[in-house]
Amino acid sequence: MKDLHINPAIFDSESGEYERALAFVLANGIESEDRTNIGTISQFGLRMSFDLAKAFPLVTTKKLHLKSIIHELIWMLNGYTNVGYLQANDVTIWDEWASESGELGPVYGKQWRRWAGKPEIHAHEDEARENSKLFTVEASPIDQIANVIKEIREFPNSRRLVVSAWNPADIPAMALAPCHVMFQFYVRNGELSCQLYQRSGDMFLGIPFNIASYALLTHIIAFITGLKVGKFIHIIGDAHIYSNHIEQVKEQLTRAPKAYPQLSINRITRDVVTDPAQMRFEDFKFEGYDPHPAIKGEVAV
Ligand SMILES: Nc1nc(=O)c2c([nH]1)NC[C@@H]1CN(c3ccc(C(=O)N[C@@H](CCC(=O)O)C(=O)O)cc3)CN21
Ligand SMILES: O=c1ccn([C@H]2C[C@H](O)[C@@H](COP(=O)(O)O)O2)c(=O)[nH]1
Repeated sequence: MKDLHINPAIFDSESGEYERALAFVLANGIESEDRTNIGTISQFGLRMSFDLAKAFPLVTTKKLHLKSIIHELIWMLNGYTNVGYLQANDVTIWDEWASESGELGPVYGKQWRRWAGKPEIHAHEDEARENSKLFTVEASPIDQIANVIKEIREFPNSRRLVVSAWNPADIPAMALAPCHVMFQFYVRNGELSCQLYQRSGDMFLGIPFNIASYALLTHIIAFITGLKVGKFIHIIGDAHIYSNHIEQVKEQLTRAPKAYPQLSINRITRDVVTDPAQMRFEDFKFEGYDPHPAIKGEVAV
């Protein structure tokens, strides 16, 4: 691309990991048709790594709407799948996919907190004969978030600290198949790291949100389990830039990354919060976020 001017500071900036990935897709992306009919340029198999112990990876080359990111995460952690909570907090990022009643189907919140368990058949011998019902089928839901917290506490070296949103039986009922599909925690030296597998990533709009969201999730789980934060590693399958975001991306890449902000979680005592759903918007304090101005882009539906 002849007209490509990438700010050289991007290549050696500690806070330029996202911008390097963005520049890579811009320079090497393969033109592709896609489900939305917008068209993309795409690369497969991207990896970014962020050192959460140093700073909070909130992209600085355009201003991000932090409020949407924090509320979306609280919404998922509460197991919600209806945009009602988001709309009540002026967050509109899921509106395009919601039904008239605001439903999205069994998306992240449901899979994280209430994955449908394996049905168990119970025979009720005496009672059942009386009301002519011989069996009942019960499926207790699986709370993957509570389970992973318990596992981190009891077996921090476990290699099974995994949460999955990819539930093939439920995908047909979801408004959108999960994009951030599976994450795994890793504990060493009192530090909690997280690695995410994202099957599909909208590099301009979605990915800056996803990075911040998982960095925040790692902070929350570390806070609750009494650990420090380590790294966030982000793996993306189909990493794409939509054709109607190319100009915005070029503009963004002329900018020099600035230092990332710091996050502190304000709670008098950690013991108050035992479930991440109890975290409130006001608990998070970001200091030193001084981004370049926002850049608008249309979301592909
Ligand atoms: N094409 C596409 N890209 C996505 O990133 C995406 C989807 N679809 N569908 C589901 C969710 C919704 N997400 C979204 C949707 C919109 C914005 C967005 O418009 N962001 C603007 C404004 C943010 C705001 O109003 O809070 C931005 O400038 O970042 C971001 C993420 C992420 N996901
Ligand atoms: O958290 C999210 C959610 C969605 N996206 C993007 C990735 C794609 O551009 C679309 C989803 O379309 P599919 O055809 O289902 O892949 O949404 C994201 O980047 N982050």
